[in-house]
Amino acid sequence: MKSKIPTIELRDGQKMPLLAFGTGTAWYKDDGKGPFNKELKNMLKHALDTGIRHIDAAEAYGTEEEIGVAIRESGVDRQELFVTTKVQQGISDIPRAFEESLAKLQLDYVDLYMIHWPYFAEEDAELQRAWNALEAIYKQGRAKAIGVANYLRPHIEATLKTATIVPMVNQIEHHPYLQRANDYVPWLQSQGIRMEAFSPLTPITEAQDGPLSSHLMKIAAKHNVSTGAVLLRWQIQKDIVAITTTTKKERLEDYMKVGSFALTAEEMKLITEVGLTYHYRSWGVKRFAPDDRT
Ligand SMILES: NC(=O)c1ccc[n+]([C@@H]2O[C@H](COP(=O)([O-])OP(=O)(O)OC[C@H]3O[C@@H](n4cnc5c(N)ncnc54)[C@H](O)[C@@H]3O)[C@@H](O)[C@H]2O)c1
Ligand SMILES: OCCc1c[nH]c2ccccc12
Repeated sequence: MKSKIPTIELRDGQKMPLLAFGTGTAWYKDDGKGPFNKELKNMLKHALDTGIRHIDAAEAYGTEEEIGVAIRESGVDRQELFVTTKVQQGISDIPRAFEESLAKLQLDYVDLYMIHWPYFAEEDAELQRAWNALEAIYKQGRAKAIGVANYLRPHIEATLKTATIVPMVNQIEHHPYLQRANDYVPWLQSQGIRMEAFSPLTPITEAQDGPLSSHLMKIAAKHNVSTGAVLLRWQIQKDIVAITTTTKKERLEDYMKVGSFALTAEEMKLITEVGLTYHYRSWGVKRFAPDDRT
């Protein structure tokens, strides 16, 4: 039986699946350009077959065309899908970048459109102008939700000064070894901004020598799942979307188990507390962030 992935509601009631298949790391093309990747298209079709309904894309990854073909060939109903893409290279002409993304995706709307990165802006007015362009797309109904990625609190606060719509989602690196500055996650929640976690598996990939390793193995053995599934489930139980990826079909089936087990309150607390004793960041914005944990 296929496991069902839980969803959370965005501010306007739209349902967002709490597990997403990413097409950045492991798949992106240099400069967002390169030949059609049949392996990615086949993997996406397999992911859709396995029950994945949330796909994370970006103009910068150069993977939108493969996603479009995979969706079409899969036969999955568009309404069942949650497709995200992001603007980066096209930031100075967002309406045009958006049209190009939609054309590559072969879609007439996306579920979530995001600004990929705030560091294009030299002054607040540039963040505000970009957000204003996303609001226009949302108001036309061509993006069902709009959000940001890699934004720190000051970027959001600058955006909010002129916004008529508060960003619905912020996609940031988040895992037990990067739980962000103390007040950041509660502040996002207080604004009604949903969180998406990228690089959720860092404690078993780049930071596998950290203090959680033995705990994760014990918890995984108890639930008869992998340590990766435990880390994804930890996010989901915090109402945070876990964006992961793989090039291996068998891993995907394992990730899908997040829909069929639950961590106990003690296990959640243990992962959180042991995680807080160690710090690791995969995607350095160190040169921009005053504190590496922000
Ligand atoms: N917005 C951003 O700036 C940003 C940045 C990074 C990633 N992302 C998005 O998030 C997605 C996922 O990012 P990620 O790849 O960092 O996430 P992740 O932490 O889930 O890592 C996934 C990688 O871990 C590997 N893996 C899984 N289980 C493993 C195991 N047991 N041992 C060793 N390796 C294992 C997988 O094969 C895969 O390559 C990207 O594809 C992209 O869509 C966004
Ligand atoms: O989303 C991951 C960070 C990122 C921003 N721009 C990119 C281009 C290619 C690969 C990753 C990225």
